[in-house]
Amino acid sequence: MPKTASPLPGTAALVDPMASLGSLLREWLPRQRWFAGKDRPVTDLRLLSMTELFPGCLHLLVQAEHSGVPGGHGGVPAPAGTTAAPPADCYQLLLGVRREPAPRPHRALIGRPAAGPLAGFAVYDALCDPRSAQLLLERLRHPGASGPLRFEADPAVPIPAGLAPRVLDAEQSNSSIVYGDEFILKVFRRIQPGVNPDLEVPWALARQGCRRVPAPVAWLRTTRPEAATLGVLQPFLRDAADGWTLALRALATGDDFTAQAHQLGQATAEVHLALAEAFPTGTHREMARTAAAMTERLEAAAHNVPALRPYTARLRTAFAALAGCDAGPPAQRVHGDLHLGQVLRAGREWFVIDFEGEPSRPLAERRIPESPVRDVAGMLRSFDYAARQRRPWRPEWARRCREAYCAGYASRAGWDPRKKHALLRAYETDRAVYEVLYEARHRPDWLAVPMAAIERLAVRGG
Ligand SMILES: Nc1ncnc2c1ncn2[C@@H]1O[C@H](COP(=O)(O)OP(=O)(O)O)[C@@H](O)[C@H]1O
Ligand SMILES: O=P(O)(O)O[C@H]1O[C@H](CO)[C@@H](O[C@H]2O[C@H](CO)[C@@H](O)[C@H](O)[C@H]2O)[C@H](O)[C@H]1O
Repeated sequence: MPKTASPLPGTAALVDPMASLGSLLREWLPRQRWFAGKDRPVTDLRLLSMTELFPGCLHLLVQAEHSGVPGGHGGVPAPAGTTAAPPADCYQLLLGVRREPAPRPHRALIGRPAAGPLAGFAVYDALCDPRSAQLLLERLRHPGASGPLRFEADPAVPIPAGLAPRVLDAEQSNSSIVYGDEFILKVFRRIQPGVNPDLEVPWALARQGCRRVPAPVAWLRTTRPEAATLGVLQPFLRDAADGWTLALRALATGDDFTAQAHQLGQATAEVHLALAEAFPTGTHREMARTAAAMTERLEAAAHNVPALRPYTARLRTAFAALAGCDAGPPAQRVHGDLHLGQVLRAGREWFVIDFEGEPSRPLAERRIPESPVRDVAGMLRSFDYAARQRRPWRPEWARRCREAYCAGYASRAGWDPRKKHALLRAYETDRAVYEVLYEARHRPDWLAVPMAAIERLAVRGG
């Protein structure tokens, strides 16, 4: 193992690292995009586990506690029939610790503790540091254990040594590092117990022969304090552009996007067919439970975002209609957070990534079979989002893309989402409610985008 530039206190000396790091991290964590508890001050950070990954790099799982408010779900109560919320949110941190020089890029610096065993050291986000990122890949190339951490890999896929790392600086729910344009490592930030769907689903789909989803190549997990997935390495799709970028480009140039939208509908249906093969499908009983969960989500969101309140009574009717309507295709495993940013176009093909589902939902809930209409609705909402990025907004552009997407979907799935009006309305409403909460919490400047949909869905019903 390479040596660091300056001597560090070994982990044995870090009997109470939070004495050094507690106040720094309490300031730094809420500023990170992936931090889920932005609307609730962090009152305490509890160390759940600490492992020295290599000299100068500490792996931490910390629990963020918020005064008086139960944690988990980003403040949204768990819907009926799902696993109860964990007591607080757990985050994964990889911290670099060195005396001098300060790390580059400078934005990686978290601070210099004033007291405790790390007083005077520079503490930084190790994922932004190329050297630490390289060492992390080395650990994945050589499966094994470090304390409670397990590094595992698909033996069939060789990972070359020495791939140069580059951190993605996209606004993300997690943190990703690209290695030599060959692989991409997603390091989950908010950790929930169990196998992360972003490992579970692509792995199962790869076994199914589905080529629309990059297959996991290596992964990192922990065994303590509870078993959980911490990161996944997968092939990097070179020269790929995400659907959001492509849609905005088409809107700016006035190019037609319906052919791409049609193919995207086909790709979505292909992934759904593979998911229905790879995972158990459900009965319509789950649909009734879904309707109840949607109503609860609406109420929780309205509690948090006052702008929703004038619409709640009318929005509820969309969910009530779901319970009695034609349930449509069987409930099945779905993507759960499908939007234009989750699809990549490489060559002339669409690929689907990020099967984590909506980050604020508990993992157990994200695994429950649901109508595939959930994903269709997510993508339809995304065309609306894109069309609203320009002024004057382009409802006709969104309408044509939505039509083309549904037609493409129908051509592969064998059923047409446009003919499931009540289902589509309920799922679009649920998605817009989620987006209102998401934007209020993460990007208040964007709140008007889903609020416009809320108004449309409440007043015109679709
Ligand atoms: N296999 C891949 N090939 C190329 N780029 C990828 C790949 N997976 C992810 N990306 C890029 O990384 C970004 C973030 O990935 P994503 O899985 O959506 O992370 P998050 O959950 O943090 O939002 C994507 O928008 C995409 O630009
Ligand atoms: O970070 P994730 O990609 O897992 O998803 C979260 O962030 C998305 C924004 O980056 C958010 O998507 C919303 O904004 C998109 C435009 O930026 C738009 O295309 C989507 O339709 C809209 O839902 C997503 O909801 C959230 O889970």
